[in-house]
Amino acid sequence: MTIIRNQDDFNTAAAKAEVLVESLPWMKKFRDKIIVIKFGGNAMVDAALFQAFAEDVVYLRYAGIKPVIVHGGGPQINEMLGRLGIESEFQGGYRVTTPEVMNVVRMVLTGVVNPQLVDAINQHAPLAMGISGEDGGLLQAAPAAPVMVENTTIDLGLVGEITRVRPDAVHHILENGMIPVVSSIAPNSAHPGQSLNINADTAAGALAAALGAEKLVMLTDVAGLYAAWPDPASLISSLTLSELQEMLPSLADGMIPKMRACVTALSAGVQKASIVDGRVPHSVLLEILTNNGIGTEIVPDTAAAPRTSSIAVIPSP
Ligand SMILES: Nc1ncnc2c1ncn2[C@@H]1O[C@H](COP(=O)(O)OP(=O)(O)O)[C@@H](O)[C@H]1O
Ligand SMILES: CC(=O)N[C@@H](CCC(=O)OP(=O)(O)O)C(=O)O
Repeated sequence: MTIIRNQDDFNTAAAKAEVLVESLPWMKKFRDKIIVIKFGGNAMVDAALFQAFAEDVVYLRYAGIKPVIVHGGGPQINEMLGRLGIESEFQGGYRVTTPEVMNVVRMVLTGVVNPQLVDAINQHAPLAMGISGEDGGLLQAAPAAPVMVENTTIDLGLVGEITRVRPDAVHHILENGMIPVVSSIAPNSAHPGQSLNINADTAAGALAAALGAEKLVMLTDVAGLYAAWPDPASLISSLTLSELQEMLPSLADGMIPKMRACVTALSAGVQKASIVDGRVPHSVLLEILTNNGIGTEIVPDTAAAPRTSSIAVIPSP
């Protein structure tokens, strides 16, 4: 049987080929490079977006890139706390974490969200390996400093700031051709047996810095960083590390840990951080493998900016 194709079929085929060819230089640029991707926002609670994210990650891996996933889970933690009748609040972008809340955060991030994401990726190929910041000494933390909100000092309880990263476990997973999927819990180095709640953006920034990642991509539930949030006309497409550092004191809510994480990563030499709209299906592929990318990009001030980091990277024992 012979099927005669019409002009529309040829036009569609040409458009598809154009997209594939557009990805070529980006595949070359990022081949064998580590890209840390923070999975969060709407993409975590919408089943179709969740699946699309898993497809993107597998695609990147087959394109020869080394994705490292750090996931959030704020909405899932909220839901579980609600079901258990436990109150919790956010201050300055961080969840005030009592010991009771900490148990739920750890249970939900490491016990529920992490295996769900591993499973979504592994439905395509058995590539994902779940790991907590507590595994293999990956993360170490100290209690975070109190935050100032409207001139009031607020103690965050069991929230941690990362003090040290031992990236061996992640490197081992990558060396085996697999995809590390990291949950953001860390042991308190000053208090053995106690775990700390690390904002997932903070964990992603510290990991990108310690791994010497080429790029940090942060999915969220807005189109990017707005200069005058929530004015839609103030969406920023590109800004430098210094410009971001100047903006930091004016930021609010969840953008505070996100942008601090970008500063951590870029200060340590990561060449680009991108904030992308996780409501857009396949936003990760669009950001990494197309010419224009999407969302807000943060770039170093100059190509030769000095590298600084307050987080120690621990070599193999
Ligand atoms: N300048 C800003 N630009 C964009 N979003 C902002 C800004 N300031 C505050 N926000 C808020 O930050 C939120 C993103 O942070 P968060 O909810 O923690 O995201 P995620 O769950 O993706 O980690 C946005 O939904 C928005 O409400
Ligand atoms: C200290 C702190 O705020 N921890 C976060 C950890 C999860 C997270 O960061 O999730 P998202 O990325 O989905 O917001 C929390 O308890 O919600």
